[in-house]
Amino acid sequence: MSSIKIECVLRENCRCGESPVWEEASSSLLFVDIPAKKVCRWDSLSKRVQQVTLDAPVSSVALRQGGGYVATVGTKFCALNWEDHSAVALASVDEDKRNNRFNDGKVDPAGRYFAGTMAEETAPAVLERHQGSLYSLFPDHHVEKYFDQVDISNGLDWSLDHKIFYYIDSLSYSVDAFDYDLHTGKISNRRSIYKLEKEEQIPDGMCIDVEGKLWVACYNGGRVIRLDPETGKRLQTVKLPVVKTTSCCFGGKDYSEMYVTCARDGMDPEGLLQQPEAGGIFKITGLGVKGIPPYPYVG
Ligand SMILES: O=C(O)[C@H](O)[C@@H](O)[C@H](O)[C@H](O)CO
Ligand SMILES: [Zn+2]
Repeated sequence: MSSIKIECVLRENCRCGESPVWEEASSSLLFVDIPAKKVCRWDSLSKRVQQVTLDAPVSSVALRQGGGYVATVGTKFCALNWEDHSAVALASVDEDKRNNRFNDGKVDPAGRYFAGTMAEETAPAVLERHQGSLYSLFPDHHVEKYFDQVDISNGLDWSLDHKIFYYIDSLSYSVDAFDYDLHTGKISNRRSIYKLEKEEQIPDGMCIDVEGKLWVACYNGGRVIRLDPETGKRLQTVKLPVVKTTSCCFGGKDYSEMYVTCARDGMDPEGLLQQPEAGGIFKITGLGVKGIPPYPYVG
């Protein structure tokens, strides 16, 4: 058995850290702090953090082919220039829903940027329900809408053969799967592959490993869980010293490390005293399984 080690590598005090993405070219971890409107880049070699502050909540970030990044900012898909800190809108969604914002997003294996929306929360997981939708930004910058009636659009990833799309609407307490057509970007045949147990709390961000198993960060559950999407069984639980774990990705050498983001918002003063690393970036080593590189947006 491998021995698992969990370490807070960056005490960033994120209000809501999210969307960890490994950038191999710079040995860095990108992530966002949604309500702080920040995109951060932590250099794992120098241990330094750079950040870009935007004018609206930024809920996800992704690599862009040819350099720079893309991010979901407010209800816009944006191109992000790290050098001059500018964000240029590529497309806008939910223009009739003034209280909405994007939430989690990720690029598919063909280079489309998928992201879903939600109503703004009045407190964590407290919001007007059924206001969100799932979208994707194609390489030519047109947007397709998949479905609406979403509560909190969250974790997403694709199977290793690109034939299944995995998706989490947090308040359904379910991890769902769809058949995926990589060629057209169409999804069909929604089904649940795992229902969270009570102590696992709220499913949030998610990533896949090289064995095709899913890792789901459990908000308020202080853990990541590893699921077998074929059997619907939970294979492993890894507990963290913070309760509001929001998302996870693989990174580091050969994608052998897992990085986990978490939140401080919604914690009371006592909780913050007990969990001073809340809002930091955690690194898990010794899992014995690797991840895959993130796909870049090709537009
Ligand atoms: O990070 C997200 O996905 C949401 O924006 C957060 O607000 C929380 O995770 C959510 O409250 C828990 O369901
Ligand atoms: Zn999330």
